[in-house]
Amino acid sequence: MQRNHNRGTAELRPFEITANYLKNPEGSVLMTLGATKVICSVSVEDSQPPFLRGTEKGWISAEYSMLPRATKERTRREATKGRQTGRTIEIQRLIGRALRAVVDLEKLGPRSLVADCDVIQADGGTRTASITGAFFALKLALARLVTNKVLPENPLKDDLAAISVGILPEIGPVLDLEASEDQQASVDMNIVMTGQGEFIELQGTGEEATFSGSQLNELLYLGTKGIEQLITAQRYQFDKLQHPYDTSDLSQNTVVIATRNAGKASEFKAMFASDGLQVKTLNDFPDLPEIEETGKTFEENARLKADTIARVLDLPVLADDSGLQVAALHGRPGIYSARYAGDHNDAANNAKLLYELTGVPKEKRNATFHTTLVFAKPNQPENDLVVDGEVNGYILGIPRGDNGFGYDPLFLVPELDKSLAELTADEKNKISHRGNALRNLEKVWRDWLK
Ligand SMILES: O=c1nc[nH]c2c1ncn2[C@H]1C[C@H](O)[C@@H](COP(=O)(O)OP(=O)(O)OP(=O)(O)O)O1
Ligand SMILES: [Mg+2]
Repeated sequence: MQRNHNRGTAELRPFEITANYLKNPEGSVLMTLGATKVICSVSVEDSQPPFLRGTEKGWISAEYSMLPRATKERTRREATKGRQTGRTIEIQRLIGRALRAVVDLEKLGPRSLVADCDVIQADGGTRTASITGAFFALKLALARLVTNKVLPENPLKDDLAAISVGILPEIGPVLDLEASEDQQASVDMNIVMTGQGEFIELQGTGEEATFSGSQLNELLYLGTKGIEQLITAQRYQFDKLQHPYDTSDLSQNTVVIATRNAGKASEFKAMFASDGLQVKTLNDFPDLPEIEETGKTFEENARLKADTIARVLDLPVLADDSGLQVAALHGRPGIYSARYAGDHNDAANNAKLLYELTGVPKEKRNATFHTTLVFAKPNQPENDLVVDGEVNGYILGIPRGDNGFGYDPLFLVPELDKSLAELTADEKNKISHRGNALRNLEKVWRDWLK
């Protein structure tokens, strides 16, 4: 068995949070997660529920419903039946509890917020998509109350998102079940979590099946990773609404590279210049938020950088994740090359490398420089273009040369008997990991971008 679209076990479906989707509510969102679509709106009312009257405390509640044809076959409207189903009541209570967990209700003052979650298309995960979308609508509504001076201070305490996980036959634990998977799952679970990584709710059940403690841990791990991605996207989206990024001056001939590293940037500029292409980097968009490189591989980190920035700028974006793999150090520093000794402190990183290799003879100081490039289109992570490039060499005992950046002065290219820092930019690009990766990219990117 394989997941649709070859989706990985830890991969979310493509998702999109369209803010201010409706004109009337104080906050509104169209939340899509794969084929699941939910309209979430948050309304502010100047009244309190009976049990809070006479206090200064506010309240948040939620209502959930599904359009008749959100499902494969038409489902009768609850209004026609004259009552809500148990499932609906359970879900709307869940949404309300989740939202209340991240708001200081005292600071909200004597008013009520109502989150309406209306599923217009259901393909699994409607309750978790409702929570994630309703939270964003809530964040928009509260920001508006502060802007309009209704509230002196934002009562929001943390971010929030939710996702489903489950166990599939033959595959095992997976993130984000779509409906066809949900029917086959032996275990399914909904996880609601804050930006701080604290749980608000776990609903895990076996269906004619049981699950072990270690499977539970795996499910929690997958869910946590999915929620981190959703919350990261919410934060970028929110930032983008507060400062829209001006990309109007970018021409067709511009490549945006999701890097802040000036050394990489100048290499890319030189390599793309021969194609008549201009390069912009994150330094041209100073307000863009930092991306935490939480991946476990070069590819994961490069995807994280490319996918995130492509989504924020709504443009195709290239990212580079690279590093030095030293055989005698079992491949270290690898993906941690930038944070080996100090965060982006080249001198400290080089000094630590020399120290770690103390006493290692020349012939055992072989190393590989690796680059993974990922080219991403906005919100299509499944279409990411991934290429690699490498160069083999040796780690010198004493730095040589003043060109380049990072570990260049310590990396000897045996064929040239020079360190990377003793080469001109052109010479380095001809043989470097980044140059090789870009030559691999060159063969495929134009077709991919069409
Ligand atoms: O050609 C190179 N010559 C020397 N050193 C190099 C090279 N290529 C990467 N390196 C080092 C720099 C950094 O310590 C680490 C990459 O870390 P990596 O996260 O990919 O880049 P980064 O944080 O500097 O910039 P960004 O993530 O914004 O693209 O390996
Ligand atoms: Mg980095």
